[in-house]
Amino acid sequence: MRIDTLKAGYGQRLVVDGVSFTVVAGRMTALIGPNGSGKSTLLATMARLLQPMGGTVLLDGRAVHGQPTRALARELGLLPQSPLVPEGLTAYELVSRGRHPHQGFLSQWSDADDAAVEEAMHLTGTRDFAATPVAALSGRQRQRCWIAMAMAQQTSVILLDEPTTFLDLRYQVEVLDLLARLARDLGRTVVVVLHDLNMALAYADTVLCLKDGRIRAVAGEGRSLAAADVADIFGVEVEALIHPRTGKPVFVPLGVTRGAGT
Ligand SMILES: Nc1ncnc2c1ncn2[C@@H]1O[C@H](COP(=O)(O)OP(=O)(O)OP(=O)(O)O)[C@@H](O)[C@H]1O
Repeated sequence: MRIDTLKAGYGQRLVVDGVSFTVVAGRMTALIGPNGSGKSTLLATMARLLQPMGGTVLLDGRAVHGQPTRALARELGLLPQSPLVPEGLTAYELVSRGRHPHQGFLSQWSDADDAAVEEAMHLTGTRDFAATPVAALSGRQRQRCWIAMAMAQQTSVILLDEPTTFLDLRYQVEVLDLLARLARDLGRTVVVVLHDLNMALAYADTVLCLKDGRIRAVAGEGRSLAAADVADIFGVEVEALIHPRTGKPVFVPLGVTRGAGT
């Protein structure tokens, strides 16, 4: 995916202000940044939910905003932030919805649909509660069902908006492990909005740091973040330590920088 001088927002208000980057196929890219920095707006524009105010989003060289919804949904899947659970739907039925873009005019369910749903439920560990209504599942189980739905869509690109929110440490790790496997083992291209900087740095191949609708720093691709970048982006003074196993930096917060949040 190539994002070129993309501008997006709401009404007259510009929220994403001329952002350019390339999403490397088969890798995991994380978007991080303070609340309101434009991460969700950027992701929604990449997924064609919002029209750009300028610039382009190209997928395999074609503009996503010029493509029919169904055709794009076979290439690109989006898991939005806190999606609404359709009433009465079981986990299996929810995951099966991921197959809609692949079904023909008569919407006939095929062996390929079965296989895709089965694989997605297996990989996400959601088979055990396939017959349970999604509304009756725990937050962690529900989140895995949504991810399974996005996986069953079998798109080459999956965009996820804060899939680890509300999950405790163990389940955050579980979701991030799953996303890393999707990229590493299945060759899917994963773009994920995260809030935890250290988690993003540990898991993603590339971390794009947004502030005020612009990319202020990039980690990965031979570049790394410095404590000064974190202070600039988040308004927090940090100490950078080197992770003993990965050799990557880990940022330990020391306090809010003077003037931040005013
Ligand atoms: N539907 C909308 N209509 C108008 N303004 C919006 C809408 N959605 C978001 N905004 C505004 O756009 C700005 C960026 O919001 P966005 O949700 O993209 O940021 P974010 O970085 O994802 O934030 P967070 O980390 O809090 O989820 C915010 O000021 C927000 O109030």
